[in-house]
Amino acid sequence: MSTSVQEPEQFTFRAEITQLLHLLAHSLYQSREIALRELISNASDALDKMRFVALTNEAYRDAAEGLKITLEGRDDSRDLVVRDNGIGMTHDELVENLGTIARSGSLEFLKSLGEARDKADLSLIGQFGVGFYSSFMLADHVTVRTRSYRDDHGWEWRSDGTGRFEIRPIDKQDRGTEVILHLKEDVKDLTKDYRLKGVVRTYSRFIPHPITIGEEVVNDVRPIWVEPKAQVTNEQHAQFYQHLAHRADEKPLWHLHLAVDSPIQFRSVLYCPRTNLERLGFGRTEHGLNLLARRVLVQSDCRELLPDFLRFLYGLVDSEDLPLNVSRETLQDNTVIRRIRNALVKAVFDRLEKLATDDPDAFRTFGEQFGPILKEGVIADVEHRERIASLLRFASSRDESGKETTSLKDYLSRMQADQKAIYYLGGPDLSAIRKSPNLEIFRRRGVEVLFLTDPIDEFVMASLGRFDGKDLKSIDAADVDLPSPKIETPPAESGLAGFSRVLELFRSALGDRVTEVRESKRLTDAPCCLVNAAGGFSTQMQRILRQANRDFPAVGRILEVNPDAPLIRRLAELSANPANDSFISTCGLQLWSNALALEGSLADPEEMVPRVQEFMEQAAAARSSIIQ
Ligand SMILES: Nc1ncnc2c1ncn2[C@@H]1O[C@H](COP(=O)(O)OP(=O)(O)OP(=O)(O)O)[C@@H](O)[C@H]1O
Repeated sequence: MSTSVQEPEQFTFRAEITQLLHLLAHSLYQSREIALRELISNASDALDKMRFVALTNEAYRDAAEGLKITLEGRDDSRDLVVRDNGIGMTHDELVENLGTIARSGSLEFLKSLGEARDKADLSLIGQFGVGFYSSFMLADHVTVRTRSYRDDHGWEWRSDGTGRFEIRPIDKQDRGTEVILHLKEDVKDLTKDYRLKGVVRTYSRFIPHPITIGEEVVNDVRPIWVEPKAQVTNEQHAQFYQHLAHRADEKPLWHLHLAVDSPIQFRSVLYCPRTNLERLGFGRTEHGLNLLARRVLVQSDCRELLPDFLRFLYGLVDSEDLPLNVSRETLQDNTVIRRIRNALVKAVFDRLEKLATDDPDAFRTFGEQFGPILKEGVIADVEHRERIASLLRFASSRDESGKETTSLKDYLSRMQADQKAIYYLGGPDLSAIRKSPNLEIFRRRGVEVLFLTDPIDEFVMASLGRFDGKDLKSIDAADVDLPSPKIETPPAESGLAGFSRVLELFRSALGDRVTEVRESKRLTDAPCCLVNAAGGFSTQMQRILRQANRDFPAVGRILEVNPDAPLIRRLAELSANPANDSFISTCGLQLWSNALALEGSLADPEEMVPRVQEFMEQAAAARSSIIQ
């Protein structure tokens, strides 16, 4: 059948794709040849899919042989061809895949580039499922000639990347796809074999199918995960990681190479990136691991292989114990997958614990980047909660500058013999936490308190509840169980004449602003502090909940008053004369405002301004006798 005489059909790209193409076409990004990596990677995927069809469908059995990618530069026409004999595309697949299907990825990519688009790092493009379009960084127009393994003729797609593309039927003898880039003048040397070899060596060395240039196979087809661990160099791992993660020039932060024989046989390589894209506002990481059965890719982006809190890892799993025809549905309750997943999780935990001791700098970077995802894990993943928690690091009163952090295990090892709980205090930042009067008694008695500055930490502690058999307790809780004193403090002079009168006056002045006013057993210097009812939310948790929902109801607090503080002693003396009642009551109100201000939760500061003014006037009046 001769099909080439037909009029081509005209199509318009989706709006976000047109936008993306415009950006790519004008990009001055230095490593524009990464576009070739994307095309080679697409060709490799098409070969994987073909091999899978061949191995699972008798009718296509022969197609498993001779799968390859060919790169061909044509000097005279300035064309560069990336050819594969993979699965190919039908008419509808071509229209959808290369132009009309919605790609949330391209929008996300554009958003992630923000304002500074001209100087943007475009090397991340592959992660957004918009790899093919990067061709327009190199080419002023692109032709795709393809024939699906299910069709008896082919289709040609053409575009100059300015908003429209056209498709027409063509005669094409062989199965597969040919992407022809008509190169821009300034990259025309990419038609040269030596340049192409350089690109393959840099970006596509680990493609598991032969890549030929002329007669020569230029890549390293032998899969590294089946090699003995000791024989694979860090450099090889770095290159394989770059291939999997589409991250040019980046070395993984750490890697894991596993060979497991029982109860399930599998091999795996896992890589941890150096940066967490989720923290940069790129949306939730959705990639998974590649799942292979006897070296054949059965599923890319398989999310069942790792729990959610390890979703940032790249890698693959290759097992002899899996059938080729394992489908997405059966993966979910597949025992083999479950066992592999358990083994992977355990190996990752072991690896991270080793990293913490062997390479503290790398472990710190890991915590900074992926700590937030692990913390989500403590909250959501009951099964792994405690083991994840043991990887977290917190600032603590042991080094109040916050430079040296501690794990929960190390905290436990330093705990005093009779200490009942692991203590923590949350706050907006370290300096606010350090000022809290609640810390006084802990400092004085040498009991370590964890300082939590990340809002999610409060949820982490609440979800965890206990660690290694010890309760986790916020020290601003009314019922916090203080360890017995190391240094004998003089018995509180609770019997102090007038102290109970002061409490009484405070109580009536504060009304329902607090649920209780009582003597404090925890304060040594400050006159008072606020604590939370037993079993209630910590102060920091209340602040977070209020930020999330302004209607969050006010929680009753308890004002604790220190009978030993000089100011309180003086007020107790003054209380002997009822003429001082009003002054003492105003002091009560002001002390309450001060306590709120110290913890950063004073809702209406204007309420206390007239009071402070009045105090200043009284103080000024009292000084009038010393004018001379
Ligand atoms: N050589 C090819 N053979 C068959 N199908 C292809 C080929 N190249 C692209 N496609 C199809 O076009 C789709 C879009 O390709 P594109 O590179 O834009 O994104 P992707 O491959 O899905 O994502 P990523 O680039 O992140 O891997 C592919 O998913 C695939 O279905």
